[in-house]
Amino acid sequence: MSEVDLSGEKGWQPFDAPALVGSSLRFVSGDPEGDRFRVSYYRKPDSALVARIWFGPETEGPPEHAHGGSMAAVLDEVLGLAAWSAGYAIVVANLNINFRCLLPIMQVVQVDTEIVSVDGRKVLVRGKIWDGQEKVYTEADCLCIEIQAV
Ligand SMILES: CCCCC/C=C\C/C=C\C/C=C\C/C=C\CCCC(=O)SCCNC(=O)CCNC(=O)[C@H](O)C(C)(C)COP(=O)(O)OP(=O)(O)OC[C@H]1O[C@@H](n2cnc3c(N)ncnc32)[C@H](O)[C@@H]1OP(=O)(O)O
Repeated sequence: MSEVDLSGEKGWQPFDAPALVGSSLRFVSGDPEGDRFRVSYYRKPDSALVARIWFGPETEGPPEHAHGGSMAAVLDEVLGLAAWSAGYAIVVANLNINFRCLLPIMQVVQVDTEIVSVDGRKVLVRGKIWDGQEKVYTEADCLCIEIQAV
């Protein structure tokens, strides 16, 4: 597979978000040279977690477009890690996704995240997969619940 450019914007800091959880977290980010997903994580100047993600040929659902489950997996990981990056040790309890447009595979897209609220153990994270310009493919609200350290 040809080189994939996952570089970030000026002012973004590369950030190894999966390392917050540990080596178990491989489903989305565990095969950086593979044909499924390739991911790079960054923190924006306001510290929000952002990811650049390439959906490879193995994520195909509709011809030449990403399987909805592959987008759900990406949102589960990135929005969950947004909470971890903000200091909350969580699991995802509810992930509510709206698929807005078919997402072409074999291109790099962006996942933006925002911590919307924290209420006791409940951390609500909102995010979207988009082209980084204007086109939104998928939006999601992710309810995370803080767990005890294991
Ligand atoms: C540097 C060292 C790091 C070491 C790390 C070590 C370990 C890491 C461990 C785990 C890492 C996990 C994930 C990593 C992060 C991202 C990766 C991707 C994310 C995932 O892939 S992660 C897998 C999928 N995930 C699950 O497999 C969850 C299965 N599930 C459960 O494990 C329980 O279900 C749990 C814990 C969620 C809650 O159980 P619980 O008994 O602790 O708490 P309880 O039920 O009392 O809920 C408390 C309050 O949340 C409200 N609430 C709960 N669930 C709700 C729902 N669905 N909708 C609306 N409200 C809900 C209640 O209504 C109540 O609200 P209120 O307080 O207001 O009454």
